[in-house]
Amino acid sequence: MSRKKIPRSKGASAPATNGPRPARPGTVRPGSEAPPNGPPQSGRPSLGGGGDFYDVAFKVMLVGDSGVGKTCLLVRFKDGAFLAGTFISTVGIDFRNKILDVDGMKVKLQMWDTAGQERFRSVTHAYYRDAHALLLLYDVTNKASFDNIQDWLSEIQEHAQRNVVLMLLGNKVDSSHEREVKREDGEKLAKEYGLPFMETSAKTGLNVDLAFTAIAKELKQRTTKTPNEPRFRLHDYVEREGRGGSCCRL
Ligand SMILES: Nc1nc2c(ncn2[C@@H]2O[C@H](COP(=O)(O)OP(=O)(O)OP(=O)(O)O)[C@@H](O)[C@H]2O)c(=O)[nH]1
Ligand SMILES: [Mg+2]
Repeated sequence: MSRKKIPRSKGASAPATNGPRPARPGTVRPGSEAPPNGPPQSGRPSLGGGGDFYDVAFKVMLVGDSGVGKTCLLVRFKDGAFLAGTFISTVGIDFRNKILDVDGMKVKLQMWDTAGQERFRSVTHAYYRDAHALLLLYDVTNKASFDNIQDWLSEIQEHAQRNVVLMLLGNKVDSSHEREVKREDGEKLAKEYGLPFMETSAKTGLNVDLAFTAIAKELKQRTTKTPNEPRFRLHDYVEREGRGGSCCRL
């Protein structure tokens, strides 16, 4: 399958849009404590009383067309809620943190919610290089968002780290009557690019925790694996756990 290049859009740079924020102890913000292209950060105890204790932190970025459900997926994972009703498109970039217990280790995920709209593309470009993992979403009820995945992959190839952990997600599977992209088509595309793949629903919570947990496990293992520890296999894990339709835990 050919990979189309999409032209770079012109616009403001990311850090200017986001603006500097005061750093809380135990938290990391891009461009300051977070070294560009750097390794995952080791954790520090919080002095701010926010309970923000962690052993290691990683940056996870959500990308995909506008309206595929990136913000909803993140809110579902972070707060266990679904943002129904009026669609409020993300402007620039937003972030949320969540600390997971992964095999006895506190793993902090700094999750970057990007704007899918084309006009913000140059903003998100600036963040790719710091991402340890990318969740690439399409909407199973919107064929165009699936067709655009190859363009997103070209972007990722151009801007992200070579060893970035990447997972493909087909969201909104709860809307079965409106489905335009078959599960098999998602699987086929993922296989073609060697990506782990799952279908999700931010509305019901299907596979949402699983997607983030799988990413956290993979990143944690890359950092802390001891020689005797069995290797975590992201593809196998996602395939095994995703088939069962993992729902709304954590
Ligand atoms: N049925 C259903 N609707 C969803 C799901 N996820 C998101 N939506 C709806 O889809 C619309 C867009 O969701 P968002 O999460 O804001 O989309 P986004 O990808 O963040 O869009 P941008 O911020 O513009 O990039 C909203 O109206 C949501 O309620 C889902 O899993 N199922
Ligand atoms: Mg959004």
